[in-house]
Amino acid sequence: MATQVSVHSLPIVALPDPGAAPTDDAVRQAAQSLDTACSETGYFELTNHGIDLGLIRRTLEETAAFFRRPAEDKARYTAGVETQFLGYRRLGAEKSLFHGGAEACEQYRIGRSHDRPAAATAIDTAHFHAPFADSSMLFARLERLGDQLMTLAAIGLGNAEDRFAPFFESPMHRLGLNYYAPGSSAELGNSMPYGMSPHIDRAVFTIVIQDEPGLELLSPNGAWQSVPAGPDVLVGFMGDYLQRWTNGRYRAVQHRVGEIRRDRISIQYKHKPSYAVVVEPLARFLAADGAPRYDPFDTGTQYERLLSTLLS
Ligand SMILES: O=C(O)CCC(=O)C(=O)O
Ligand SMILES: [Fe+2]
Repeated sequence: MATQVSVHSLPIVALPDPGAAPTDDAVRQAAQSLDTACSETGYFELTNHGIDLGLIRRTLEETAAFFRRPAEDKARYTAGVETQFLGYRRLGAEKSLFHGGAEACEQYRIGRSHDRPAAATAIDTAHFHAPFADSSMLFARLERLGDQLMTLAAIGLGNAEDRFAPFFESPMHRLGLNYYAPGSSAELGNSMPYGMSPHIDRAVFTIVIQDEPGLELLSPNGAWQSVPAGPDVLVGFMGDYLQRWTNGRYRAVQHRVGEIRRDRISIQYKHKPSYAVVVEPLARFLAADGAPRYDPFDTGTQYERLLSTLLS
């Protein structure tokens, strides 16, 4: 198993100003650097994103305040299949497929609900978003940034800029807010000290902001790379779905959170298609023999089944 952790600078994707025409140099350069990063490493740092640092700081504070609440209060927001997995996941709620223990953090998810099949119980998203006013504003900004990245990805892949739009008519983007405390892994009796064990996200891509270091990305040469921390650092990496659509041209990035020595909060924005989109290699990325390297994956019931087995 690769254990070495090193800090390098990440490939930079400098975003063009919003409203720039697709023919602008800044757009073509951003599309090009995104394409190179996604095919070579799968990860990058985003600059010139225009997101207010104060909003990120307030989100981190709001998140810390929520996790400081008493357990019985947090339990009012418990996430499960009946909440479409929005809300709170207590310490130990998420199993690890990697070591058989549980992920050593508390988590919260905000996002839209879906109504297919006609939900037996309507989800009160206002209830789940109420403790997270600033986070919800940041979420809206990250959704716009995610859309911008999707457009750049389509251009970088040589497609029309709206190539992916049909998959995002009613997107199920998620904002994840995680809290890690020293000693949680031992408290859970885990056999490995990870804050979160290695995995690939079921998302198109993920953008992470962390107040303390901890996130580690698996580089193509098999070394784990830790990434810079701070409210001003936005790290992006590929998830399963863009790897699947591009039949492996883009590299989904395994990532993990190392052993926690100081309280740590992470914000993860996961860019996701609509409910029940079947993600499968697109015809133009198939090899000459037409063989897909990945099976289709359904972001509806198949994804829900997966989450149900992970959350106890
Ligand atoms: O906390 C982090 O930095 C990463 C968390 C993560 O990988 C996830 O929630 O999928
Ligand atoms: Fe992840």
